[in-house]
Amino acid sequence: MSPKTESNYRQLLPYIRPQWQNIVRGFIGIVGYVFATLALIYLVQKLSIPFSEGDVIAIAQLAGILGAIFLLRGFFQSVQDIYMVKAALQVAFNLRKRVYGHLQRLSLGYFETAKAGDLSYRVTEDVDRVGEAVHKFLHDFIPCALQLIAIPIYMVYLSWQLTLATLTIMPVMLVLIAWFGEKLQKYSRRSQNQVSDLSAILTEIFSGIRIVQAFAAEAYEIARFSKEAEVAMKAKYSTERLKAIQIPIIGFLQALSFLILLFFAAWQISAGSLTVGKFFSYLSGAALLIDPIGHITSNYNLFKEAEASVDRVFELLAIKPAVEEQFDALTLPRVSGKVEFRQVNFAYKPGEPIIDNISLLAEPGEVIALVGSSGAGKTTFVNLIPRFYDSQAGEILIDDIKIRDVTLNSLRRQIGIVPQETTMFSGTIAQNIAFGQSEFDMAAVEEAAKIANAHQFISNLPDGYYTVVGERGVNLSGGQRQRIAIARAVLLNPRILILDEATSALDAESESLVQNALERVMEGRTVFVIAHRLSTVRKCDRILVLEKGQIVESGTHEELLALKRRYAEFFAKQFS
Ligand SMILES: Nc1ncnc2c1ncn2[C@@H]1O[C@H](COP(=O)(O)OP(=O)(O)OP(=O)(O)O)[C@@H](O)[C@H]1O
Repeated sequence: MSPKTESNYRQLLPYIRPQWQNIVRGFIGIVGYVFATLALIYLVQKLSIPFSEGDVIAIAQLAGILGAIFLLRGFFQSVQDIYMVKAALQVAFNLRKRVYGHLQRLSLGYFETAKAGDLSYRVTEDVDRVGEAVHKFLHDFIPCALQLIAIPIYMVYLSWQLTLATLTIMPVMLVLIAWFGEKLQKYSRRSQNQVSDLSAILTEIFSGIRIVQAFAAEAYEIARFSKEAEVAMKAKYSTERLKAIQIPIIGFLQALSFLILLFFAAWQISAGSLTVGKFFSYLSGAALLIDPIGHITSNYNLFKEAEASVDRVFELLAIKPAVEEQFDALTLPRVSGKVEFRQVNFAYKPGEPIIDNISLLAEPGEVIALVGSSGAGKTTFVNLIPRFYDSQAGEILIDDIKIRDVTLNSLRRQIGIVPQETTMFSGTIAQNIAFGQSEFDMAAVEEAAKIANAHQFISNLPDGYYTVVGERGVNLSGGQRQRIAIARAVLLNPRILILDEATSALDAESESLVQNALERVMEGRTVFVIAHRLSTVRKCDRILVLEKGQIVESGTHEELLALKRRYAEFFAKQFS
């Protein structure tokens, strides 16, 4: 995945900033929490006096105040929890929406090389990890850091000598934490990439499960998956093993500072320069530090691990769509359907032209068939019209307007596409016909289905138009799916229609229903059809024979047959 972006959390700021209100509220909770904590330490020191004097009433009073402060501390903790989690979840939500929106805008060419599983992993898991890191930062890291500042200040106030003794180990600890963090980041990136590769394999296999089973390749696929899963496990194991080594080392250093503290305090008390009360208060402060230190260490690890996810998400956001709308793009008005290619050139890779200087004028309502051997460039040719790709030279015009000058939305809404293989999205049949419209007129959907010869079979389904179809429309036959695709195009009522005739054979009845529906939908529209059927080419106004990206012959079926050249050859091979 390219391109590589700068690796840091600063890129998250535009997502965090709008949450300032929640963060400020959470921060008030944090400050309250820290002050309540300091008050607790202070009161513990006070407690030592009535204890030493056996003053039960004073002890009871202080205990009462302690209880009240505990309650208050709990309240502030809840405030902090609620607002910080709200802010973090909102950040993740907005980031996810942005990434998904960005993906939708990327050009078709990008998706032909990207792995679907990897993309979905980035939108789901990686964004979750980023959200978790933001949550930990706001909710854990900030209060712990504040405690780590406030409590030692108080400890210095109590006894700077003791504090100095306790903190001797600190630099070693910090260096170690940073070292482990760097390593963790590296391991985590490897592990995330590996899991995302696994998810890519899964998506690929589940969408191609028919082929896997048809080729009895289950054992092969299981072995391939296990191998990848093992690499993922090992990558994760490296991360966890590192953490397992780090935790006891840091724990030992903590214990060591505690021992130094005890030893130093005993010496000071015996020398008379420290009171037992002060020592207890100091000790409670030191005890209160253990928790934040632990949290900061684990947070730091988490931040380093999540940095890999931040990178993976922002890498995606940095990819620019190959086909971009001009900033001052016009809305294409309702067109009559005149399509013109002016010396159009296109190549997927530089130096390998697929469309080679093609010029063509299609009049409104003209039906044009594209024929040619596999790889001749037929699909590429039609993909240029809705700007799935942009030509490198030349212009395509619709009703004399350059398609580069108009918005993609207004262009594509006037071009209907009936592909070879119809994708069904999860939802009802009606939603599938009115695809892309959140509100639609049921009568219009039915009308479209009637034109597409689909009304009959839809009415026979248990819930009619409200029958839910699977995400890949598994419960519909090939011919039925094609007719749904035709109904989809009819409902759009486009002036221009692109048709990629299915090569797969349908049974005779289904075939004639599809054919009949196509004829109806082609009527009165400018049609480009990648033709595989004799009945289609016969009826077309013009047939273009494509070869190596060039139009080598053009004319009606009869004219081209009479030429006895490429088309006649092709016809003999393909249709006879
Ligand atoms: N996304 C792509 N990236 C790189 N090369 C591509 C891409 N799509 C198609 N090609 C190549 O461009 C050439 C033309 O492909 P195209 O699909 O346009 O041909 P076609 O005439 O529609 O073939 P078919 O009848 O087999 O579908 C082929 O050599 C193909 O390998």
